[in-house]
Amino acid sequence: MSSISRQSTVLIDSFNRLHNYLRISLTERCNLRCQYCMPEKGVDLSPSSHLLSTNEILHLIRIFTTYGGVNKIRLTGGEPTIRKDLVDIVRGVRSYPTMKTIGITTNGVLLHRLLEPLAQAGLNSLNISLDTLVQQKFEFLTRRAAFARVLSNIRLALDMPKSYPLVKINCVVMQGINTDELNDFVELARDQPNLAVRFIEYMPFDDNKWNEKKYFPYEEMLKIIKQRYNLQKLAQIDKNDTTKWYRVQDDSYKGRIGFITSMSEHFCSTCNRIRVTADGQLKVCLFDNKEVSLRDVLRSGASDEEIYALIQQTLYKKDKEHLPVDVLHTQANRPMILIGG
Ligand SMILES: Nc1nc2c(ncn2[C@@H]2O[C@H](COP(=O)(O)OP(=O)(O)OP(=O)(O)O)[C@@H](O)[C@H]2O)c(=O)[nH]1
Ligand SMILES: C[S@@+](CC[C@H](N)C(=O)[O-])C[C@H]1O[C@@H](n2cnc3c(N)ncnc32)[C@H](O)[C@@H]1O
Ligand code: SF4
Ligand code: SF4
Repeated sequence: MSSISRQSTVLIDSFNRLHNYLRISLTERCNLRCQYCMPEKGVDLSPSSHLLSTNEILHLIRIFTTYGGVNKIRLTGGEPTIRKDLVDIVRGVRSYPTMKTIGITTNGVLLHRLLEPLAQAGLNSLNISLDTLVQQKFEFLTRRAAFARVLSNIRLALDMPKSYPLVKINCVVMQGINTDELNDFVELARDQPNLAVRFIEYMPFDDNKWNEKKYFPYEEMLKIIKQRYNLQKLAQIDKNDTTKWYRVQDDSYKGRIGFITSMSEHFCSTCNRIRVTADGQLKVCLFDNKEVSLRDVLRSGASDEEIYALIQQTLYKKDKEHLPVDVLHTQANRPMILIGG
């Protein structure tokens, strides 16, 4: 601990990884029920008094930003667009001159009402989750009927390239569910220079039906896609990117594709991410179930300096990397919906 200075204006862990990217979950609720994220019956929700208020969220953001040098914030959930103060929170984040990226990760269902106000408030990164291009499969996977709406909202977002220069589609790939659609997803970005499709390895969390038979690794995805397309691996643009990027070598292909290989080739050595859950728990790693309540210290009247010192101390205990997948799926963690991705 002695190596951490209370005055430090960057968040560094014991492996010298700089943490400038904060992911905040705004809600435990969602208007979909994705099988890989939550059980059908839903999850036990925290009482509303345990959830962070708008002011508390903005207060924590101020501490992370002004003391810790955070310059990228992603708002997630649950489904962040169901939170009524989403636009106000984005505007609050944008008020920091040092803030570079403000993003949301969303299922897209409510975006038609929000794309314009969010852009005006300063949102500049939009990731939309979509795991299938087949309506019935969407309804099976999400247990809700919203397929047409999500597709039309993706189109609306793509028509706003000035506000959203690169829309990313997040597609969780599961053996026997959507492995037959990989090339259809590649085609989705053919005419769209501002669209990137990212294929995500299925990760195990509590109550999410993960098993080895459904897990479909990156190399297997590549094999399928390479049967149809010539792919060129792109140099990493951002050293902390979670994604391995490729372009399709075909002059008519405008978009790009990527792979988030959390399980088969993790990217923990360049991790710059720290998380706060909707109930105010600091989570230094997606797969670490040890948590510290920032909500409780905030409500105890602690000073910003004290809260920042607690964040530094907790981050310093972050592990080097997550456990191997065969161990990970036996460990207790929150369901993904209560973490936020
Ligand atoms: N293992 C691991 N997976 C992550 C991490 N951050 C994001 N992911 C996963 O990557 C997928 C996409 O996450 P997003 O919410 O779109 O965030 P992102 O990949 O950081 O987005 P960009 O800022 O656009 O790069 C989700 O399945 C996340 O759970 C991480 O730190 N570790
Ligand atoms: C938990 S969701 C929250 C934000 C929003 N509701 C959405 O779906 O985009 C964040 C991201 O985590 C991804 N995700 C959820 N469960 C996952 C799992 N088991 N493995 C990999 N990614 C997962 C989702 O596909 C989504 O892209
Ligand atoms: S992945 Fe997103 S949309 Fe699907 S249930 Fe989880 S929080 Fe909701
Ligand atoms: S698993 Fe943990 S350490 Fe690895 S990249 Fe994700 S959050 Fe970072």
